[in-house]
Amino acid sequence: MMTVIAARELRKEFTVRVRQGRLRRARRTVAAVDGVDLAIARGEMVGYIGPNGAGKSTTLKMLTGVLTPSGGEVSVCGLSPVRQRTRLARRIGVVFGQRTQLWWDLPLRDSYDLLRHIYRVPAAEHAARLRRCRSLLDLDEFLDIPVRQLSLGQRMRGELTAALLHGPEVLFLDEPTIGLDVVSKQAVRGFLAELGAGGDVTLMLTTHDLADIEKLCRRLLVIDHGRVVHDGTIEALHARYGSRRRVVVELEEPLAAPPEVPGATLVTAGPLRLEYDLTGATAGELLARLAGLAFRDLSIVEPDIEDVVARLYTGAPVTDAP
Ligand SMILES: Nc1ncnc2c1ncn2[C@@H]1O[C@H](COP(=O)(O)OP(=O)(O)OP(=O)(O)O)[C@@H](O)[C@H]1O
Repeated sequence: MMTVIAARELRKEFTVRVRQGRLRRARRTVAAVDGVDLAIARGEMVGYIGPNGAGKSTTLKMLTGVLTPSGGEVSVCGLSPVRQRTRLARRIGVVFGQRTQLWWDLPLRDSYDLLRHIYRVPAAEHAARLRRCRSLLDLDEFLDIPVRQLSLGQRMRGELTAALLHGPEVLFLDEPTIGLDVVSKQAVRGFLAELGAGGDVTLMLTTHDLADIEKLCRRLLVIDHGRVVHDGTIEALHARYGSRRRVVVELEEPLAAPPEVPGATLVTAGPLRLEYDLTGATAGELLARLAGLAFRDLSIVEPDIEDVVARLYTGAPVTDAP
């Protein structure tokens, strides 16, 4: 396993001035990133999530050499992001939703030409990558329009392309789908999934849209108050928070008493609707128990990652594990 993104005890403190009374202002130090350890291997796709102000963007800025850490160690592609920022820039791609690396008054096509010269990419390589982006991200209809006239979704597709034309090994994305409509979100996710499938590009992305994570990331890092509070798969998060699959049964006629099923907890018992949480039994075992009933409809509801993450953010207690 080759580690391409590594951090140990990474910290960033900001000094902020807080108003105290009418005239006095006190200085206070806040730790935006408060001791983060990271080890991300080549080819991994990692989601970096957390509530507003958790420290996600600050972490990405330190990994990309935009901000100098206040403490700890960090290396990306074996380089020190701040000291070796120019060398690192050739090896990574960065998309920060709020900032642009495109020239506002130029069409995308010209920006891409300039980027080719800046990064000194061989013409054939550049052309091949651009061709692929054009087809996967449907760029052709707006390739010749000045960037400032593009819609957000079009610009985001243009930004992704710009970040990739020099063939980076690592891609950092800060909110790549923010503000996009459903179709553009799907285009961007599909593109990133395809990019990750090759196994060569390492991808780290922040998002508030958990569907991004579910579609793209095997691994999830959750940060809160500058510290990593979960590092693992989505399944591990569900297991940790005791979220369960639920079986919903719609009945043809009311029952005298809903059946008790070992390994399943009855959470709703309406006259025509039963809901069981699977605490030990499998869905198949539950259905075998209910086989004699006349039911109209039946569905299995997967645990909702939004719920789990909301509980994680609010520090709500973990439900009793099965
Ligand atoms: N330049 C700065 N000066 C002072 N405080 C800052 C600065 N940049 C960030 N902070 C503070 O650091 C903390 C972390 O901010 P950061 O932008 O990393 O959060 P985030 O997880 O990316 O949040 P969001 O989801 O809202 O984008 C916040 O409390 C923020 O107010």
